[in-house]
Amino acid sequence: MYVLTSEQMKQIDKKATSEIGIPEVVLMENAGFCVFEEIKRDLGDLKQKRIAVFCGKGNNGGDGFVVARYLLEQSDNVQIFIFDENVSASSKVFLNILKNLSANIQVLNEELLARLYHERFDIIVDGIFGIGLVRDVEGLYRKVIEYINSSEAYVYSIDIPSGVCSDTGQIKGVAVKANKTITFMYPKIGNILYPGAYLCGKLIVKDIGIPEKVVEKISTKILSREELNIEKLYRYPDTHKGDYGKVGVVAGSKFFPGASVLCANACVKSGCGLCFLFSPIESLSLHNFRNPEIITVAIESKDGVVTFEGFKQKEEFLKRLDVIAFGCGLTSSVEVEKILIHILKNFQIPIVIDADGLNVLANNKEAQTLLHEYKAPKILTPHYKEASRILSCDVSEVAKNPLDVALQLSKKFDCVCILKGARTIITDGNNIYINILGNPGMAKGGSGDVLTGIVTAILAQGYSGLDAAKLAVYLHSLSADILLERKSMQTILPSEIIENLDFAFKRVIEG
Ligand SMILES: NC(=O)C1=CN([C@@H]2O[C@H](COP(=O)(O)OP(=O)(O)OC[C@H]3O[C@@H](n4cnc5c(N)ncnc54)[C@H](OP(=O)(O)O)[C@@H]3O)[C@@H](O)[C@H]2O)[C@H](O)CC1
Ligand SMILES: [K+]
Repeated sequence: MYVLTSEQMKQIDKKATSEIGIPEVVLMENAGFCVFEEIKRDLGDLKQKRIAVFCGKGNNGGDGFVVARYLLEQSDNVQIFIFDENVSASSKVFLNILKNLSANIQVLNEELLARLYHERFDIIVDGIFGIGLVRDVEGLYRKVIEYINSSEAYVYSIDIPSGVCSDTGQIKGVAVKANKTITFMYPKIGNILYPGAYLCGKLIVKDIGIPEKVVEKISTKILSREELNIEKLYRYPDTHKGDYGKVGVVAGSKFFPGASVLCANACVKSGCGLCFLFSPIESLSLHNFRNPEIITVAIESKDGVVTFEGFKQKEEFLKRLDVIAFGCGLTSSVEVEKILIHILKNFQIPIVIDADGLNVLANNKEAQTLLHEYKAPKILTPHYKEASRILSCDVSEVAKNPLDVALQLSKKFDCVCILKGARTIITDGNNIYINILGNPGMAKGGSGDVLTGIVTAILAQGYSGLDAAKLAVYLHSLSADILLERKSMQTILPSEIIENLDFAFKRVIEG
């Protein structure tokens, strides 16, 4: 499903009205009716319900007037609160209808607001701002939103909770916390990214009658099963391990042996033909006992960390493999830096760079240039902090606009970027996918190592970087969601996410 910016939604609206000739008031009527239908479906008999509808000056408020008109037919207590008599042209039509119906319409001011704190509403409809919010919410608007949030009523937001930026999901000063949000035609980015996604409560997407033909291809989509390329997972009967790719995982140190265990184990569990783990001996000793499928290659180390010379002794072997995963648990050291630079200069193998590999990129401009020029497929898997280090910005900047950051990284290095977060973003610089699966039980050290293992193994099975990234992110979070069906967020472990890939693969393949 597409996810739209406010500008894209406005263009679609505009085309529906100017090219197809559907009047704006018809769309507004449909939008308002959809919201009413949802309320009616949730609550049934509304007769005794005390309802407040808050309407801003724009078309979001117009939708609110339509909702109010339908609610008036159902309940004896519907109060409509406006900020200004001077509303948008289409909204005016519906405001006039309400006036003709002698509806209870009150213009908000400080005094009225103070009185509202002594009233009790069962339902609040939030039609203050939609996709037209352009600046921080202040003054009376802010106070009204604070009032809505303090009330015990069940809150329905129209299109998007007022105060949430529809292009980023960020709060512009203050925002409504809704129980349910009814958005129109397609979700907006602010409905999907946090904190907007949380403030929406349950999100419902409703068709308001805009013909599909006015919708041009949108590059941002929700990552769903339909978007995955699962054909390549099909295994012909007459095959052998060589058909599924040989992976080299360069990972681990005396300090983080577990990272290499998780990454390599996720690799073998995700279907690659062979997995070789290049690690210092100190890290491999833990490993050998746990994962008999993994072929270990000891790299000479110093103080428990791989050395460049040690790597060079084994590099001919690594060069013969199909995909490299680089970075998990290596630690940050000059030696690690030298190794990555050497790989980027001398290899031509698809590569997945995570953790300490990303730290090399953050610290070394030469590595950045080499990565940009590296010809084979490349996938970066930063979390917000790693992304901020590479782009030399504050992590809060990444959180404010993760879509832009993922695009920037992808373009900077001509790579596929998996920007990991509560909503992981995947992009190849053109297409953007937002992952909505997964749960906070994944917010634990080791989850990232598991994802790196999965994506590397899938890449090795003949996938493009983008398709591998999509499939891996989906499987990783689906596995955690399946675990949550019988475990709690506190107890889910990254190693269990690997074990549970059995079921995630099965669901993805069989539907
Ligand atoms: N297909 C559809 O999706 C349809 C959507 N509809 C609904 O229309 C809104 C969008 O309506 P629009 O009029 O463009 O915008 P809003 O209603 O969200 O808000 C615009 C008004 O808000 C004022 N504004 C903006 N930011 C602030 C702020 N921080 N503080 C105070 N006032 C603010 C703005 O005032 P200006 O001074 O900037 O002019 C506008 O008055 C969409 O979300 C849907 O709900 C339609 O019904 C049709 C189909
Ligand atoms: K709203």
